[in-house]
Amino acid sequence: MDREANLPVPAAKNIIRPPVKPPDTTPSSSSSSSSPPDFLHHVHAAFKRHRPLATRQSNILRPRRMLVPQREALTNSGSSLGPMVDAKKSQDVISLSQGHMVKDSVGETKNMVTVLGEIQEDASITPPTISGCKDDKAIPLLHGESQQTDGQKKVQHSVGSNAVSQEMEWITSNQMEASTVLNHDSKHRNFQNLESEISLRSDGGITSLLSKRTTAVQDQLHQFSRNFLSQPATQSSVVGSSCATSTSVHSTSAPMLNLTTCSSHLHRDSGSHVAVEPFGDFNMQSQNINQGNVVQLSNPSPKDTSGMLIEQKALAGKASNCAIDTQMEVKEYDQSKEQQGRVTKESNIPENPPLLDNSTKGKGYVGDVTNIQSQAPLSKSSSSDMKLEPSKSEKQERAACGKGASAPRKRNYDQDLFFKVNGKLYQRLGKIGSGGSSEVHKVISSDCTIYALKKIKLKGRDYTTAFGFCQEIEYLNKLKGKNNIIQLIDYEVTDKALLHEVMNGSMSNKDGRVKDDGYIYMVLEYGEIDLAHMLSQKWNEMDGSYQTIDQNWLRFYWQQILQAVNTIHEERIVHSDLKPANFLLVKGSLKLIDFGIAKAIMSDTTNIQRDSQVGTLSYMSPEAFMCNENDANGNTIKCGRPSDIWSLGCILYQMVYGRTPFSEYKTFWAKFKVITDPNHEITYGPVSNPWLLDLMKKCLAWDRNERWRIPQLLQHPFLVPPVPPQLSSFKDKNCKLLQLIAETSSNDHEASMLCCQIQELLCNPVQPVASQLLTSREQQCKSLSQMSKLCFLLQERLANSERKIEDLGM
Ligand SMILES: Nc1ncnc2c1ncn2[C@@H]1O[C@H](COP(=O)(O)OP(=O)(O)OP(=O)(O)O)[C@@H](O)[C@H]1O
Repeated sequence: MDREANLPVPAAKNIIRPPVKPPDTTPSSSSSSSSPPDFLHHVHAAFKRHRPLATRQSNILRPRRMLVPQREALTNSGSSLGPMVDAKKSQDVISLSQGHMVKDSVGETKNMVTVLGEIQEDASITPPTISGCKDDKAIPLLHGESQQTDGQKKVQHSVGSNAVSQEMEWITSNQMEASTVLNHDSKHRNFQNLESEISLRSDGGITSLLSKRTTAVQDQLHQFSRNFLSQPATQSSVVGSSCATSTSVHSTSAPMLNLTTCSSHLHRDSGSHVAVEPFGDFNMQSQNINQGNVVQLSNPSPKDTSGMLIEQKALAGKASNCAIDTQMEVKEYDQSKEQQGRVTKESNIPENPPLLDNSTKGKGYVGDVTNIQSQAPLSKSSSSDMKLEPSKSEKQERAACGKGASAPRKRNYDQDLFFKVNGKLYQRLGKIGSGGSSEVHKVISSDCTIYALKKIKLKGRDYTTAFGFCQEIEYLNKLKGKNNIIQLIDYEVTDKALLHEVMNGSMSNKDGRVKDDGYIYMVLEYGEIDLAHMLSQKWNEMDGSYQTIDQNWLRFYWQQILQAVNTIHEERIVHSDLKPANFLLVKGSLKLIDFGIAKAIMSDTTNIQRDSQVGTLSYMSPEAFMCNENDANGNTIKCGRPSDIWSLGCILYQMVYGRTPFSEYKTFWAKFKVITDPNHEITYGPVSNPWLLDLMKKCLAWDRNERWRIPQLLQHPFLVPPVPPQLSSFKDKNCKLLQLIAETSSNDHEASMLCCQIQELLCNPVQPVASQLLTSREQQCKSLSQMSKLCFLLQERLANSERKIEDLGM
């Protein structure tokens, strides 16, 4: 990320969505003339991070299901993924080939992407029938009818079979889910079609409805679930000239929202999360796929769908905190069962679902992880059968994960598509950005939550820097639960020794460099847009007009900025790199990110010393430039909280004027010179509210001791306009006196005018002095002399009129 960039280039406003596939579309066979790179291009476009300007993105997933016939996806990629622009809904859209697997003929699908699915914008889900479905209108197992709105929406799901068709009402949260990620692996020249999951959320309301379900329906559901779990939720085919890889996403963990997950879940407020898993039998006939949108199982009988045991339980009543109604847990994988086309995993929902404590997390709880299995290379014949069989090594890895062993990682997932953090897989959705030291990616977890994953490469860095990176984890851990700080969900430092040192506050190898190929992974709450983009958007909106920034907008976000920084200052942390890009909007609130160069205030002194100059030039305080040097009195210049206040002043200035205070000074040295010059006067343009001007000055005082602290700033008249009751009654009395005088001299126009002017000065002292502040003594004296002049004039006027009356002998 360019640290100098103050106002980023506006992001594209359009959200690319997969198209709604009309039900009567007849896809053709799997062969296609469309070139994969074109298709990839569109798919990538669909996953690009949107930093919408006109719309807010959401990390919320909406129910969505797609089954795109291969050819259509290939030939009409533009329409399948590209042009579905929806500026109103700014959620991250992930198209989903929801777990439908088609037996691909390798010969036919070489180097081609198999994209399955139909897209239904209305989120209706049309899984294969559980039993006895004869026609191609497979009875929907779960049918959601919903036009997604921002809020929660009711979706009706009908659990269908010939015998029983019951409707369950689910409240979908404002989450959509579905993803198709296509990755072009240039090395293997393969294309992978990746599925995603569908998640429908339910809230407490579901419980009552669920309870109405008949046992028969539950059985049906069990069978469906078992069947789903016996197969990968999604399977992607990578068929290259030299090898074929089948990647499947077992979404077995998608429903794994247990209480702990929930309690640590950042979106717990959005309701419970019922993953509607893909269809039971992937053994679909491709012709069915090709002939319509409706997915139909070739063997839709319950027998075939029997298998893995999974239980859903309505838990809404119990899980009051997280309102998760349905949970599924997948336990062990049994290969022998799978070979029989049976259940390979057992899923049991205990009365009290298992809690994922930290230790479990650290050990990589297998069941909670989207299970990606790849087979490569595969022979042509074998690749036609996309069923996955866990390899020995996978089992070993699982065992290792289960034991928390620190055995070398065996990768059974595509690193281009997934990140693994503490055994949990996160599917890449796109790169958000790269900072000075890191890459940040948008990812989706197995429970269908969008996160940001920050990856920091340690190799080659000096230990001091690496130590600093690890400290960010420490700070974020310290700031857990603070709702104006971005939340750290999980992390992994592959260099355990380094982490250990950081956690123990020691560092033995200070001068060395990290040799090993180590990384830091941080799974973070996902921010939709940063303040820099918001400002850019705001200024674009006002483009050309002479409007000034809306002061209520300013107050709203300025207060949130102050509160966020106050939180860390209270924790004795100085951020040192405050800038608009480091405030992210999460569900309407600004949250602070990037503690990469933050420092803790160790002692009771309020300042900290830094090893090096830090910060982003345009927002750096004078003392940050001169850190560790000696001031005029010979004292070492230190950076503390006031340094952050200066940066806040620069942010406020930018919010008001659309540029930073020293933006006209382009080079480092020019900036350095002017910022470190105590006599340099910052220029402030006119503002309608003088308190705003005062506020900026309070933050941008050159002398750090003169800068206000956050508690004071939170009480500044700009945020809290002062109306002291005594003053108002005082004003009232004086105004009454003047009013009386004005009334008695109503025939004297000049006297009345003087009364008005005095009254104006008393009641509204700011306006008459033309937006100059009354805070300086000089200004106050001027105003008073103006007042006394007016009073004198009035007195004279009244005296004259008195004399005139006397002269007339009245
Ligand atoms: N939780 C998040 N959600 C969304 N975007 C994020 C998140 N964390 C970071 N980003 C984005 O990723 C980019 C880099 O992140 P970050 O600032 O943390 O990295 P960095 O290496 O510390 O960068 P720098 O030091 O240059 O500020 C930024 O554009 C930021 O907006």
